[in-house]
Amino acid sequence: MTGIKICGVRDVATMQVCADLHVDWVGFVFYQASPRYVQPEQARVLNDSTLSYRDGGPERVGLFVKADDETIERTLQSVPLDILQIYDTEERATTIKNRFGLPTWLARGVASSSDLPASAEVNGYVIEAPHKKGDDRPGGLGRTFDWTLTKEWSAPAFWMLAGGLNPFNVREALNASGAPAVDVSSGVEDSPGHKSHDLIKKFVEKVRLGG
Ligand SMILES: O=C(O)c1ccccc1NCC(=O)[C@H](O)[C@H](O)COP(=O)(O)O
Repeated sequence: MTGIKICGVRDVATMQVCADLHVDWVGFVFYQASPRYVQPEQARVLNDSTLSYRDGGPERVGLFVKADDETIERTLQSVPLDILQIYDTEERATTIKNRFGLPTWLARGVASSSDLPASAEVNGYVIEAPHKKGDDRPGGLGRTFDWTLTKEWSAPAFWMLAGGLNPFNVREALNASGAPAVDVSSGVEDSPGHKSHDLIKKFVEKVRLGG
């Protein structure tokens, strides 16, 4: 079954919707410049509001942008995360994986097939649209890229497709890319940082039923 990650969750009701729909992962954005930023203490409240992964809830993914060890350490002291999603170099992501002993995904902006990783030191990749000069953050921008680039790619690790997905294009994206999992944030919002439960349900339905 295609994996589903709902990223940028900030409120208990949305956590519950994600848990009720049995999505695989929810993402907490620990990047202050983001409209989806959550403080670690807030994330703790969200975490405590639904079943943990061990008890059948979604896995909790923490997003970190060029974060130092101390920031990640402090966050993990507040909220137990299952997976780290890193916006930095492959080398730094590998160091983080080894330092914290948690499954670690690296976000990779892809403009051409040469940007796709051929070997992996991390546990997975979030394959996204490339960043542009002037972007105030490296993800959650609702920007798509050429989905066919991944179709013939021999992925060296688990990966998911991200960037500009929504309930109306996700089927086409899955068909074109061959992705085993999808990640969505702004495409299931009715304003920046505010998740629409209706759009989340539609997104999950489209991924699972193909309709
Ligand atoms: O969501 C943000 O504001 C954000 C800020 C900094 C780093 C990553 C961020 N989001 C990442 C994601 O939500 C997803 O991994 C992905 O980029 C999909 O976003 P979207 O195009 O909005 O669906």
